[in-house]
Amino acid sequence: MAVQVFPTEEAVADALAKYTSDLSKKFADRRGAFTVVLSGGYLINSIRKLLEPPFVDEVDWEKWHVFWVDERVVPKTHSDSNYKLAYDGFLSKVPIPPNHIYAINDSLSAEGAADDYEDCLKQLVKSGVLEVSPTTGFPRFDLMLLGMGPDGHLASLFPKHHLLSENKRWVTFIKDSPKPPPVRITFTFPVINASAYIAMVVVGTGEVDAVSKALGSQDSSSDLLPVQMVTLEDGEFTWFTDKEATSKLQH
Ligand SMILES: O=C1O[C@H](COP(=O)(O)O)[C@@H](O)[C@H](O)[C@H]1O
Repeated sequence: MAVQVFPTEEAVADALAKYTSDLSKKFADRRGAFTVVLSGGYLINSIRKLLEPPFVDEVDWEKWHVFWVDERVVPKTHSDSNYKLAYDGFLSKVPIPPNHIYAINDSLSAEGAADDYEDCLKQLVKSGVLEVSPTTGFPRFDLMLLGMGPDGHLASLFPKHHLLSENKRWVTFIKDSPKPPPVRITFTFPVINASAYIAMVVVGTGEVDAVSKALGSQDSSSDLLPVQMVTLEDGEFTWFTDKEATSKLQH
């Protein structure tokens, strides 16, 4: 695990744009596709520099395939929708082919939407867009761009929730999310852990306690925050943080 601490949020956004652009080139050159997973929340603001030169002109947007690590089971037009957040703030401003943007089917129940999203991933494995982990058989995304909540949750995997131990499904659902809205679908840990690269982006003062616990303490396994339960099989996990977010850490 690597931890990068930048002086400001602006510097985090600059570094994240370069990191994402470099990985986009690497995967587009290597296999003609770049599979990118987004979260909701502040993350979408953190990737804003990709919309500016030089990145907006250098990135081969046609090669991007975009997914969500979690989604709220609401219409795509709803203000709680992670798709809407990403579309309004980012996706509508870059030429990613619309059929490479894999949004939840918002006409289904939570159970149906999770099944449907998992089926969609399985089709993409068959067609070669999505790779799979040779050791576990779970889908292996090229890059996950993730945020963390103040309670240490990532995706819709919340502290002490039974979904933390889901180890068969690729995509599952939750109906009692402690953070509203309660009904969501989410990738499971085996999918997150199969990733090639994860950028965990945490800036500002909202998550200082969780950052301090995640990066500064040596908890027993029963006390781990969800973010501490990420154990990549064969990948790189990098924290992109600023001074504010790490202000409670002893250096
Ligand atoms: O509910 C969610 O929260 C997390 C963290 O969001 P933030 O607002 O604290 O940045 C987000 O990563 C997840 O996708 C979202 O559904």
